[in-house]
Amino acid sequence: MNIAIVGTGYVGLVSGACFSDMGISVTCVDVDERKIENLKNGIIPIYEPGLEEMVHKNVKAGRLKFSTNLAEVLDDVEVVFSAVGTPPDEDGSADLKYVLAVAKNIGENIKKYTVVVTKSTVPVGTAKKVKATIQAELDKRGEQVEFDVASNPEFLKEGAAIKDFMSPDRVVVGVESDKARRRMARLYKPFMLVNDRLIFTDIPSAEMIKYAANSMLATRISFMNDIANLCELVGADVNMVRKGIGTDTRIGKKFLYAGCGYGGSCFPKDVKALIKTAQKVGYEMEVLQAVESVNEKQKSVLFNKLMNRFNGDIKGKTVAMWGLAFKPETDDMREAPALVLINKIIRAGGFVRVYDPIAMPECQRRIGDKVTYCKDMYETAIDAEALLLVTEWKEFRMPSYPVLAKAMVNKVIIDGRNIYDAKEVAENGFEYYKIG
Ligand SMILES: NC(=O)c1ccc[n+]([C@@H]2O[C@H](COP(=O)([O-])OP(=O)(O)OC[C@H]3O[C@@H](n4cnc5c(N)ncnc54)[C@H](O)[C@@H]3O)[C@@H](O)[C@H]2O)c1
Ligand SMILES: O=c1ccn([C@@H]2O[C@H](COP(=O)(O)OP(=O)(O)O[C@H]3O[C@H](CO)[C@@H](O)[C@H](O)[C@H]3O)[C@@H](O)[C@H]2O)c(=O)[nH]1
Repeated sequence: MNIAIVGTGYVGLVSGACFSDMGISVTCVDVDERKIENLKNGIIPIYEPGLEEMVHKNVKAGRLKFSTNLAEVLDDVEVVFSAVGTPPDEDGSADLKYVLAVAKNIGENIKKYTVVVTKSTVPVGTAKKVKATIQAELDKRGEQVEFDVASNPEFLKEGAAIKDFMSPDRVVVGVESDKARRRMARLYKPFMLVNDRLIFTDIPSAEMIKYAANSMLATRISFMNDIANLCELVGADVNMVRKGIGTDTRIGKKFLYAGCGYGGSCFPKDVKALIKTAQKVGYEMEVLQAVESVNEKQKSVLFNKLMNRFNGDIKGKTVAMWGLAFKPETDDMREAPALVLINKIIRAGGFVRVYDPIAMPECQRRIGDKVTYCKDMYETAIDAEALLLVTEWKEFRMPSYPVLAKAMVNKVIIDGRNIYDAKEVAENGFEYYKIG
């Protein structure tokens, strides 16, 4: 089968690599000419474990191609995925301008039956708008071409994107015709050989499933952050509480980690967008409003702990920071808690020395030289009065305490992801503060 994927962001590129790895012929299309030129030259714009190798392998095999011209590609494909960005509008709603621009382009150019699938995260009702946009262009052309729209939200996590795509918990496809359903079932067949996890729904339900899933996960995190903050006040330990509740199979162990707030390109934006969707139809998502406000507060928790430790004054003090990306195994800093923290420390008169294995160039692109970028984790500790752990990269898990102790002015560790053993840190002569 031949398919096109429009948008070569995280989702477009990972989908393109994985579909082509399953023997499907894929053309990835983007309006960004430099990105496409780079991809043609083997340069991958994002860091994602395993992605570069997979792209190179499938390009070499002739199954994965790149183009800036969707019109040229359309004649040869049976399915077109739209995986362009859906950033938040000023009011938090999803901005559909890229999705509808793709629909317009398709309407201007399709000549034969095609299934047009939205993979981007879009509010309920978007497929209808996509359909109307394509139809309006066909009407302008005065031509009749049969097409179907479908919704196939993507559930991959950054840092584990290839594994998530290749062995998904489920694939959700919203369709409104049998013909589209059969075509999508054929496309996903190679992924379903071991376990059939293809769920067909109507289109509005598929669109809602994506927001409901992300909102549920964000809710678990904010709930645990709330519990963590309460644990501190009443003398309980959130790590023990997590284990105690996570072993209840009705609750489950995943996504119960308290920390310094959720970030990334999805949870913050999708929670906001679902709240907006509800408001537009006169409904208040009260739980999600609380989820969002707990998360906003949580992004300041490390800063508050730092200020408390230094009696409200960090003027002129140097702080070491480990981790910048919103989570490990990615260079993505969209909505990263580290950005909030850096700004607060600088505003309070402190200096920040940072290290992240991958995300430092991205951080520099965003905030320039407001902080000192260090060549390794120990260099950040030089003259530091406190060390803040913000992103739980594996290489931070077993630090050499003697090396840290020698470099730091004060032996203070504030752990935003609860990765250290309090006893071990104390035995090494450090003061230790964690979340909850
Ligand atoms: N990042 C993730 O982990 C993830 C996971 C699941 C779902 N999603 C959703 O998938 C969608 C895409 O996310 P992303 O992070 O990959 O996006 P992104 O913003 O990183 O990339 C979008 C790409 O689309 C391109 N584009 C914009 N308009 C175009 C057009 N008219 N024609 C061709 N290309 C165009 C841009 O140049 C860009 O390269 C969003 O709706 C997001 O919410 C993201
Ligand atoms: O127990 C946890 C789990 C995660 N996080 C934080 O939550 C954020 C998001 O993490 P994660 O979900 O692993 O990363 P994303 O790549 O943003 O993936 C989410 O968003 C994607 C885009 O919609 C979806 O496809 C995925 O299913 C969904 O997990 C990060 O800041 C994590 O540090 C916690 O604080 N505690």
